[in-house]
Amino acid sequence: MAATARKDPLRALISQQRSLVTPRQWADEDAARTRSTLRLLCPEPGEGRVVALYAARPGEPGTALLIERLAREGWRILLPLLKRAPDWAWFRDGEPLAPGWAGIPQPAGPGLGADAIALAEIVVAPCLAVGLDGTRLGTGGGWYDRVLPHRKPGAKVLVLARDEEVFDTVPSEPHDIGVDIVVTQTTVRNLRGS
Ligand SMILES: Nc1nc2c(c(=O)[nH]1)N(C=O)[C@@H](CNc1ccc(C(=O)N[C@@H](CCC(=O)O)C(=O)O)cc1)CN2
Ligand SMILES: Nc1ncnc2c1ncn2[C@@H]1O[C@H](COP(=O)(O)OP(=O)(O)OP(=O)(O)O)[C@@H](O)[C@H]1O
Repeated sequence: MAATARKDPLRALISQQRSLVTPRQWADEDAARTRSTLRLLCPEPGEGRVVALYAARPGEPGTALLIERLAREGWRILLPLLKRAPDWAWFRDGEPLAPGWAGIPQPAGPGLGADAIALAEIVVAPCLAVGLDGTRLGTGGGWYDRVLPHRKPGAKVLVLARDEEVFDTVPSEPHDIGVDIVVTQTTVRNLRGS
């Protein structure tokens, strides 16, 4: 079966698994992933450094705590702005994110353009599943496939996932962009020799 046809059943399986995770379990796992990600990103002060994150909605590996802690460490945080074309806006501390399209929390803007991702030294992307060979299965809009080519040369792509969502490989197509680091609730893995 073609990779594109194999993606949807895996998306459905992971969504089903995620729907069974209790709020308590999400909170524990999110705290663990946040700790590991902060350890990776914050050996030095973050002042002025830029990270592109996603604003998680309920039922995805959470980022609220990570956003709060990185902002406190002085990082500047880019978040997706969901408009007709992919866009980014700065997270502004103290300014609440408002649920937008598909319930995804969004910053108020202004939009900085799709290529603002080039300001980031690391991109934390959402995924439904990830392969240890660097393959990534997203929600299916192709949003990150469109923006990741604009990232700074050498900028790492990190995904937050649940242990159950890590496989040897996941179905991928030529446009899919590889992952460098996988953070789950129990492990941090550097892939692709990075
Ligand atoms: N929190 C978060 N932000 C993100 C993503 C994401 O997966 N999660 N994206 C990752 O690329 C981009 C947005 N792409 C998305 C693509 C599809 C759906 C989605 O849930 N689609 C539903 C239909 C929703 C509706 O029409 O209201 C679906 O396919 O069932 C969500 C986000 C950028 N920001
Ligand atoms: N660079 C691109 N430009 C235009 N369309 C693209 C690009 N990359 C992917 N697409 C299209 O987007 C659709 C979804 O792709 P795919 O299934 O790989 O999404 P995904 O990686 O799971 O989602 P996301 O990147 O949003 O997390 C496909 O129809 C694909 O052809």
